Amino acid sequence: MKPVRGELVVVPDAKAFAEYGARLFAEEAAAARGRFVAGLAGGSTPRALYERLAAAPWRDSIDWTRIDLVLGDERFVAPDDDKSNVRMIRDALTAHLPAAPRLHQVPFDGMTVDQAAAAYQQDLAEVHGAATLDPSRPFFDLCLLGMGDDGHTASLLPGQDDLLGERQRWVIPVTKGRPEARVTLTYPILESARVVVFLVSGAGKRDMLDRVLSGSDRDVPAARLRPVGRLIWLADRDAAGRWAD
Ligand SMILES: O=C1O[C@H](COP(=O)(O)O)[C@@H](O)[C@H](O)[C@H]1O
Repeated sequence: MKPVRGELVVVPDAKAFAEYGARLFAEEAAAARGRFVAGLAGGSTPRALYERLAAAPWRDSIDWTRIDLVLGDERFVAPDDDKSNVRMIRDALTAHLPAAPRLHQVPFDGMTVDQAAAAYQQDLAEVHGAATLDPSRPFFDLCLLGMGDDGHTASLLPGQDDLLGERQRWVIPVTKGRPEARVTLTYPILESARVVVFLVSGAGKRDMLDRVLSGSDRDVPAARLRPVGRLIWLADRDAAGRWAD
């Protein structure tokens, strides 16, 4: 079966999932000339992939000094908090690399969530060398995104139409719908990508992935993303369900 949009890659299990994702990242980075801007998902799904990327051979095949790592969203908590996405990324990936990439994270200390979102947007405009997006020169070379059981991606949450409809700002605060405030990238910048890979793993995501791949629920935040480049759904068998056949 083919998804309504994008390409579907189904791998047998969690180990193959991490291996496929790490290889894809390493190959895309090696193919790029000059800087390579990668978006990173938070949450639990990508952790094993990041750990795999931080180990041989992938770790050593990448010139990390050419890489900008950009978090797709963050919980507005201290960077050493258990809930922090950047903490997970440091623990799983960047702490183990032979050279430091530029890791762009949402500032926290002494800021309101609105100020943090604005400051992060300014940082990303500097990464891009421009404050506007041009489809012929995408922001991301590769953007890894997760999908929650409820279909959210980054911190674009279902039912929050004012945030889901944001087309001007690249970064916005999210102050409803979760116990802690969040900061998230918006559709325009997430869609400005040569390659977007949704990482979907585990039986808990099966129903939502089925709705997205079959096009039966176009209001799901993950289903609304329209990248300018390739769109890949990477799923393990547990998540893929009937799509694995
Ligand atoms: O809250 C978040 O959830 C999504 C999905 O996370 P997962 O734990 O179900 O993999 C994640 O992509 C996002 O970065 C995170 O902040």
